[in-house]
Amino acid sequence: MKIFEPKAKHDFMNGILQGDAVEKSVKLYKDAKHFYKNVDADLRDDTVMYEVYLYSKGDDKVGNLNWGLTVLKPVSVLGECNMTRGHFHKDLNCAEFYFGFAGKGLLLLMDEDGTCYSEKVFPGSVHHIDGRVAHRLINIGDEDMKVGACWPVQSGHDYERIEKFPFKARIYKDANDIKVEEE
Ligand SMILES: O=P(O)(O)OC[C@H]1O[C@](O)(CO)[C@@H](O)[C@@H]1O
Repeated sequence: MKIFEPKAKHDFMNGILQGDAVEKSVKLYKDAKHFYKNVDADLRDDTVMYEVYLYSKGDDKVGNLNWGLTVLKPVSVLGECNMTRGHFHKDLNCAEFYFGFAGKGLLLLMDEDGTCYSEKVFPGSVHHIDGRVAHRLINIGDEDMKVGACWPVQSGHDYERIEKFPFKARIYKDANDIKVEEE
């Protein structure tokens, strides 16, 4: 019997997801401006907002899984906390798990009737996301927020739906406090 090295390695508490099978993507401010209520003219377009590391089976065979890591930088946009774009799944039967590894933040959730709620994310937190619920990560801390995820390859990302039907809550931060703004 041959014994192989794993195709990906995830240093849960301190590191990132690495290996030949891992794809990395980077979201820069220039591609994230429209997530925020206001545009910050002083924030450089090439500011890294978040990185996503993906270990995928690479084909869309039903039942296969993705493993991912999102690293959200501790940036704010005129006081609004940094966040992922957020999305519904295209296949509403596909749920997802998130796992907090580092930093602190919120998992913003929105169900199909537009009701928003959130769960605190911190090292060790575990979050089940129903397939019909839109989800977005928000960094409310002062360090990188690292969150792992596991979801079916056939989930898809429905960005069009979230753009037509956006999250109704925004999170702001000042020196002492987190503020929730709801529509
Ligand atoms: O695609 P978005 O909404 O920017 O968010 C990236 C997120 O999507 C996922 O790839 C899958 O839900 C997560 O790993 C990551 O947090």
